[in-house]
Amino acid sequence: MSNPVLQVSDLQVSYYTDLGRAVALNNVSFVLESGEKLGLVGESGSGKSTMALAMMRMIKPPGRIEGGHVIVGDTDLTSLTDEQMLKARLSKIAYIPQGAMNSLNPVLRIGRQMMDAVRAHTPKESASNIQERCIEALESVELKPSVFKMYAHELSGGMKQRVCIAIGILLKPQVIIADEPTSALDVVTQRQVMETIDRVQKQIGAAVILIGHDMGLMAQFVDKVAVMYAGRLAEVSTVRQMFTKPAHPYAQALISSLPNLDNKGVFRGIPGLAPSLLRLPSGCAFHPRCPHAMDICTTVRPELVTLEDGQQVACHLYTEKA
Ligand SMILES: Nc1ncnc2c1ncn2[C@@H]1O[C@H](COP(=O)(O)OP(=O)(O)OP(=O)(O)O)[C@@H](O)[C@H]1O
Repeated sequence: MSNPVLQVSDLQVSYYTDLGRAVALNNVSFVLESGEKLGLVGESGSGKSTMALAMMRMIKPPGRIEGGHVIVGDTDLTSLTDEQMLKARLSKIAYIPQGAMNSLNPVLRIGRQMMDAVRAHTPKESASNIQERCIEALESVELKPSVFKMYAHELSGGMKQRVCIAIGILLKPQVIIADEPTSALDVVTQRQVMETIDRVQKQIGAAVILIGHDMGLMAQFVDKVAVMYAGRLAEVSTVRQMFTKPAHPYAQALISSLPNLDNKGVFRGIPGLAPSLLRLPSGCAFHPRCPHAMDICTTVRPELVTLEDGQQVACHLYTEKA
């Protein structure tokens, strides 16, 4: 990696529930270069949102970050005080949460909400400067300056989502995390929102992490895909590798369950159920569902290794070849 803008290492998060400890993120490490786009996929409950929240240091009880580092540029976010972290959010790393468009305040004008976000970071900047910045951000997501004076209910879903993106890029962060930014939008609007993220990402040179389930959208938008399973990374590959030769049996099952015209009408799922984080299978968490499981898979947890072609995979099928 020549210019990593984001280095996540050994990130670990647990939720302490009445039923016991659920390790939702288990020693996750990866690196992103400036301008790179990573898609984070995996079944519901595999830990995608937990990863985003942990990177933002926004995990709430009963969750707890138990270890690891998140380094953006040369700042280790995990070593910042709470106050410093408040400043780092939006200016170094921005998060567009699931359903962001519904989190806009209905009783405040869009402009006021945007200005408040900037003011928290640059309290001495003049109001006219901040306003100019907000309007620029609106224009960069192709919204008219008049949106500044509007309320959320006056905007369509796609427009609200673009407002959230505009807020996310106000302070030109180096990393943008977008958690399912297009769910609940129709396909035309989805495309516009993704194109908007793509354009602003290029403008400010930020790295992007796109969380989602839609592999089609991923194929079009991201450079690399990371597949999560039970709180761990199972595979990190380029989009081309992921779609042409997925390495991990779980990634293979995910890709072969995608519909295509050859298997029209046949719904192919992944056999078995995702495991409960409270009672993870020993060894590789995927082994009970894996068609290639070997003895070692039931006892030894595979580490993520890098194959010759750069694909990273956590699977014993490859350990001898790596
Ligand atoms: N507040 C909480 N209390 C207890 N457990 C939680 C809590 N939030 C998340 N978890 C656990 O952490 C796991 C990961 O959740 P997370 O929301 O990160 O998954 P996800 O992959 O983002 O799912 P989805 O695709 O449905 O958004 C879940 O299986 C759940 O058991």
